[in-house]
Amino acid sequence: MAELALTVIKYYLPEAAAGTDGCPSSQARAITNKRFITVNRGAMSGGKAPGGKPVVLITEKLGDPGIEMLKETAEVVVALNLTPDQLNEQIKRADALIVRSATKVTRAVFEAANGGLKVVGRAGVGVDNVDLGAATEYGCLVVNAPTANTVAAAEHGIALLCALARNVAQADASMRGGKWERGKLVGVSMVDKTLAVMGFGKVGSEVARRARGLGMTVIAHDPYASEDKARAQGVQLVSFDDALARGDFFSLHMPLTPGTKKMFNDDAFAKIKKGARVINVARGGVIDDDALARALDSGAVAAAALDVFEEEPPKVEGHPLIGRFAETFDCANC
Ligand SMILES: NC(=O)c1ccc[n+]([C@@H]2O[C@H](COP(=O)([O-])OP(=O)(O)OC[C@H]3O[C@@H](n4cnc5c(N)ncnc54)[C@H](O)[C@@H]3O)[C@@H](O)[C@H]2O)c1
Ligand SMILES: O=C(O)[C@H](O)COP(=O)(O)O
Repeated sequence: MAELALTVIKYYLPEAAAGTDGCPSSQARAITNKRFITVNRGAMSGGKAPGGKPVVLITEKLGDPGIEMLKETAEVVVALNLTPDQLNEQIKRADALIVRSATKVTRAVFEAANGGLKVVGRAGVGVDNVDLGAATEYGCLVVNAPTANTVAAAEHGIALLCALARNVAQADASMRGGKWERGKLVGVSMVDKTLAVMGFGKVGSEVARRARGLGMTVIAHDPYASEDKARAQGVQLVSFDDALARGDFFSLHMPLTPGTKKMFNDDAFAKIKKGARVINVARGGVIDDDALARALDSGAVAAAALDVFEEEPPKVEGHPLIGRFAETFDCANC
């Protein structure tokens, strides 16, 4: 029976500035915040606030120490849970916008700003929620915090890999349900199995290093990765189809771009090694959820662990994957 584990663990940014989360160190976080300020200083003399201070609009939860640092240089407006119309209104008096992954910085936002928006800061890695083409057209800089959560994401990928192989979530649910099902929940071994890392960048290579420590053979698919870097880590770079044919486990770490959208679709699942296990800590959109549901049903994929969803939080009703748990899934605290 195919298994599906879902996580909505958010393990870095809100507490990050206080140095209490899974980030490499609070110092790294402070540097990240300084980087934002440096960019703001450079890009924004003659800001929109009285006295020429730049106005920084923050639309998602950030750590307080980071916000305090920004206040030394800028007028900071924190406005959470804006509708697209409200964002388009607020952006008119902003010189800079800081977002995480939930705010969609669409062309309409740049149009509403009408050239007045100088920088979008992404407090995190993925910039798939920012229309980079529109930003370029409007002369707006887009910056991110490229290493802020590399280790946290890699550790979470490994946590899901182990949990998936050893049925940890199912065993926990079973015990909580008053059952004793040790025979049913043995799981599979990772040692000598092949992990296919899809996207051998910062997170992918950290996952690869840790997986080698678990005794796994690691292959990677990444059209832009360096052979030398892979070889130095004992990782073989392979084509997409080769990875699909050889991987016992797949760990996805590519960015969401037009080229990677729904990269794991019916075609890919038709070629995947039967009974493979798939972990996605990248972006929901790189997997076609309907295709994954079909692959789980057919046994082409034995199990999947998902940290990310195309829409977050996902709508439970009618969702091809989460809908399976509709009766037990409680999103009250999402
Ligand atoms: N779950 C989370 O909370 C979390 C945390 C951090 C990052 N992420 C996601 O993970 C992604 C990767 O992060 P990173 O820091 O490793 O980025 P990165 O840029 O260091 O690595 C991404 C790698 O993907 C490769 N790539 C691009 N197109 C590809 C394709 N078609 N097939 C295979 N590989 C391809 C790139 O060459 C690059 O090496 C981010 O873009 C973000 O969306 C998620
Ligand atoms: O791309 C990222 O950095 C991660 O997905 C975290 O983003 P979020 O915490 O803003 O969702």
